[in-house]
Amino acid sequence: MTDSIRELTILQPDDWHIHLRDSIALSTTVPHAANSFNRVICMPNLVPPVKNVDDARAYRARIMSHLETSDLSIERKTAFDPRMTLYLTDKTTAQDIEMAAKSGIVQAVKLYPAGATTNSADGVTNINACVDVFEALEKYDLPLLIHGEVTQDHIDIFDREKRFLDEVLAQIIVKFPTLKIVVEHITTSDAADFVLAQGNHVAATITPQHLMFNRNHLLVGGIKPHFYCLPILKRESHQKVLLDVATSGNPKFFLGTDSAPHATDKKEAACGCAGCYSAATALPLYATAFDSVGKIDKLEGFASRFGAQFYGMPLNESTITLVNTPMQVPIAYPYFDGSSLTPLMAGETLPWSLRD
Ligand SMILES: NC(=O)N[C@@H](CC(=O)O)C(=O)O
Ligand SMILES: [Zn+2]
Ligand SMILES: [Zn+2]
Repeated sequence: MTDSIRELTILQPDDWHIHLRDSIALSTTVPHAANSFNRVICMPNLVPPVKNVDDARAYRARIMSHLETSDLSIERKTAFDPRMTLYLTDKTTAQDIEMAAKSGIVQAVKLYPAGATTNSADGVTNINACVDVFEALEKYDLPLLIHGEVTQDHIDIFDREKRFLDEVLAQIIVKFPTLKIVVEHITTSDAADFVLAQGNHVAATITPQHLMFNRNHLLVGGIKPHFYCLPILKRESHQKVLLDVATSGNPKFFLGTDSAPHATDKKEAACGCAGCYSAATALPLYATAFDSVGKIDKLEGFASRFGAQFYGMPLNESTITLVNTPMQVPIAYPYFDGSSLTPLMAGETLPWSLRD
């Protein structure tokens, strides 16, 4: 690729980690996601969570009804395919997993250590008690998606990911050697190394914010709540390694935006919510990150091939074109009940945009 290249056409991307939320929020999040992505893996941390096949089926129907009433083109409406996940709790049984695997609607199961992140209160309190569930996942070849952070009060927030990998995930992998695992939204060089050291059944998603920013962006010159997400942004050396692995062409690392909407007033607060909203601008964000290290040619693998390969799905056939024409990220989107939704990099200019 040279500087003269002004356009990049790639296979239509998929988002392997997104929060669309529920009810009226879907009228904002679904069109944003469906404008860029075909398959999206919908996180189950609703209140109450998506715990079984019936919940998943009903949630998917709500998403689809907001797709139908959106202004998207018929092509985008037809192509958008939300894939469901189940939220593991202390009560999930091997039978729930068997039903999920046979349902044809559940693509994966999500492990939130209780208390680790937004809406994780119903998550797993004792991972050692999940043996039957992990066995069933392995048996039915259903991937386990993990928010990989320990939650003990005394463990420093910047160490929580590494401690989880070393103390919890390493053991799960030894006990369940063929279980497909995605370490979601990795934030450290330790996580990148960990994933690289495992077999091909262990992969990771990486968000735009963890490729573009580090904790200085969050904390220097005043606290910036719209950079606050979990796992929290780490130091710059970690950011650099994440950018290295994302742009390396290694299929273990693929796109998962972790787009996680919270109304602006819930983030700009004394106790602000964790999550960055990127659904509408994810591809220009990733293109900017990849281009910053001269690796825009590696975007297609990361965004459109490796995730599908990991999940055993066909590649998309349609394409999308990015142009290096600057765009301004909106200051905010209207959200529900008169609230607003502030996206990642609100009001800033990105060098890449989507061609209409
Ligand atoms: N990433 C976040 O900071 N927040 C996510 C939850 C999650 O993915 O951990 C959310 O649902 O808001
Ligand atoms: Zn998470
Ligand atoms: Zn998430």
